Parts: sequence; structure tokens; C-alpha cells
Amino acid sequence: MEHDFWHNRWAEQRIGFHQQTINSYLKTFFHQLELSDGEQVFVPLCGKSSDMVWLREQDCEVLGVELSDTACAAFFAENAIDVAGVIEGAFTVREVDSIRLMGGDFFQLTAQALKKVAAVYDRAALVALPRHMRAQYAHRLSALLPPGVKMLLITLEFEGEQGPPFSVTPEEVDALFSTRFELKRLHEVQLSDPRDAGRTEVVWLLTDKSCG
Ligand SMILES: C[S@@+](CC[C@H](N)C(=O)[O-])C[C@H]1O[C@@H](n2cnc3c(N)ncnc32)[C@H](O)[C@@H]1O
Repeated sequence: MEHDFWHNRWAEQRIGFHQQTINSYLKTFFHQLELSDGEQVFVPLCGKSSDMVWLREQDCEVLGVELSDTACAAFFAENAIDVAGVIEGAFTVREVDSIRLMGGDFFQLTAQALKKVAAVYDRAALVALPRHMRAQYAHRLSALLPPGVKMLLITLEFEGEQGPPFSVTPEEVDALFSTRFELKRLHEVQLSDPRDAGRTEVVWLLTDKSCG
């Protein structure tokens, strides 16, 4: 998706993807990441997700990247945290109490920025991207993440190519990530809301093959 698409969504507050409550799959499967206190969780394309507050409450450090400065500012404002943005290269960074939000383009991140990451939580990031960008996203993630990382990845499966969110088949997850990660399909749910008829939500655990 072009940057303008997302900037317009945030400007017009067309953010139906934003969840008011903590993601239930994160709460259920968080322990599978086997994190120790103080380890850092990377939340790509994070929006203003409250899941980041929940992760901090589990004693994780949090690193988010989000294109929209509106979203980054809203995350802190809505959690009653006063913080100013600091320019760091291509990013406007806001950081308070081990929650660090990098406002800018995921594709501008460097390995240096991700060097402390122990786990990744992808909810509505991979599925927000069209097919050609999903390949670039997975390639970048795999290239930049340090050894030993695990990832919780939530995908959607349905007939059709329309989006976002886009359908991502198990074959595509395999093609995108299996070079570096062992893939485990942890859970799947057929969505019951009439608007989501025919859609299946899937939770994956990806474990870096270097974990042994
Ligand atoms: C579908 S939303 C999901 C947000 C969040 N993960 C959540 O669960 O609420 C996708 C987000 O990705 C952001 N985004 C899109 N392209 C991006 C990019 N290249 N770099 C960083 N963020 C991006 C959008 O601004 C949007 O907030």
C-alpha cells in the first residue's frame, strides 16, 4: 500500500483495524514466546495498539514502528503519557518507560534498531500489505532480526485477493518465512460475524532455526 493510503486512513480516522481490547490470541499464546523479564518485543506496523501497553505490563520492553505520526502521538496521548518526539535519522522517536515508538517507514529500519529484539508480535501487519510488499516485509524482517527470535503471527485466510486485510495462505507463510523459521500453526478460528463469513483467523508461532 502506498504511504498516502495509510496517512489518509489515519487523517480520516478510518481505523476499523484498531482494537479497543487486548488481543485474545496475544494473551493466550504470549507464553509460547518464552520471554524473560526485560526482553524486547518488536511490534511492526503497530498503529496505536493497546497490545503494546499489555506487553509492557508483562515486563517486556516494547519497540514499535508505525508510519503515521498521528497514530504514534495518539498512542501516548490516549495512555496519558506526555512525551515529545525526537528525530533519529528517518524516524521520529518517542520513548517512555521502555516503550519506544519509531514513527516512520518499516522499510527504513536497520539491524542496529532491532538489535535487542527477542520476539516479534505481528497482528494486522503482514495482512495489511499487498502480496509484493509481503515478500519485501518478510525478507526485511528475516534479514534484520537478531538470532534466536520467536514470532507470534496472526493471519487471515479467505477466498479472494481484496484487502487490506489480505488473505495469506499457509503456503505463502511457508514461502515467506521457512528459510529462517520453524513454523507452527498454533490455532485457527472460523470467524462468525456475518461481515467476516468464510474467513479464518490463524495464529502462527515462528521459531528461529538457530534456537536449536
Ligand atoms: C492494519 S493497521 C494495524 C495496526 C496495528 N498492528 C493494530 O493491530 O492495530 C496497519 C498499520 O501499518 C501502518 N503502516 C503501513 N505501512 C507502513 C510502513 N511501511 N511502515 C510502518 N508502518 C506502516 C499503517 O499506518 C497502519 O497503522
